[in-house]
Amino acid sequence: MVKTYRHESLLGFFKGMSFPIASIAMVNSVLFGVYSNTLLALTATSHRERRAQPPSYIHVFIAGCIGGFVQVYCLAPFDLIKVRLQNQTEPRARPPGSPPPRYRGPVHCAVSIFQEEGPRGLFRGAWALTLRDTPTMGIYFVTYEWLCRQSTRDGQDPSPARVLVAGGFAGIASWAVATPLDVIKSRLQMAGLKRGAYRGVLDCMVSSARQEGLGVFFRGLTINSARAFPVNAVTFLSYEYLLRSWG
Ligand SMILES: CN(C)C(=N)NCCC[C@H](N)C(=O)O
Repeated sequence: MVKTYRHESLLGFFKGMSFPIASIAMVNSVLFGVYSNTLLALTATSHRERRAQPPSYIHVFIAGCIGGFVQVYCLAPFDLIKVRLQNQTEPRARPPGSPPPRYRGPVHCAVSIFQEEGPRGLFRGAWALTLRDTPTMGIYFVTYEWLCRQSTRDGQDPSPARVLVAGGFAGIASWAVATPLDVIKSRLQMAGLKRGAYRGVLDCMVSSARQEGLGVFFRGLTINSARAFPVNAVTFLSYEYLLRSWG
């Protein structure tokens, strides 16, 4: 934090934010929409009846995995642009005559990737993202359901405070599982800039572990978990509230 502030001022913390904001609504509605509808298809119980007749954890897991798999293809280009912009450090005052930043903003970044790396370039790292998000989303929804059921009497809706706590811990559990593949995904996304850096997911895993040790797979876990609690608490509270008011 201190380094980012010194080097890039407060603005450094908000780098690459416009694209995640534009994409988060779409990505989350695909995720929660696919999850709810898959659960509906698997269990034939509507959301209203779901507390009285709770779905099995295996059904929750399968629906979460399918939701995670489908949302990857909406998330991939936005996530790539976020990673590229976040990794581009810009000093507070650029010395005169120094070259301009490679990407001038998210749209310029998207157009440059398209031109330099082709349309498939926009999906760089999508395979690692699929491996990261498919099982992770299953674990995410199972953790949430389990915590809600543990803390609420059978057949009753969890209170808003319980939804917040269960959502927050579901976020942390999912990041604990996802962080190793998150590290690999980000490295592959950046690797588009230096061609031929890695031959694929496995090669990236092996060479990262060889060069930096196994600790590399947990880089960013603390900060991701600190972020995940409030973000996912609010996400689940909104989801439950909207389903109850519209359902
Ligand atoms: C890759 N991971 C950890 C997950 N997909 N976890 C589920 C929570 C996602 C949520 N939008 C977040 O950003 O925390």
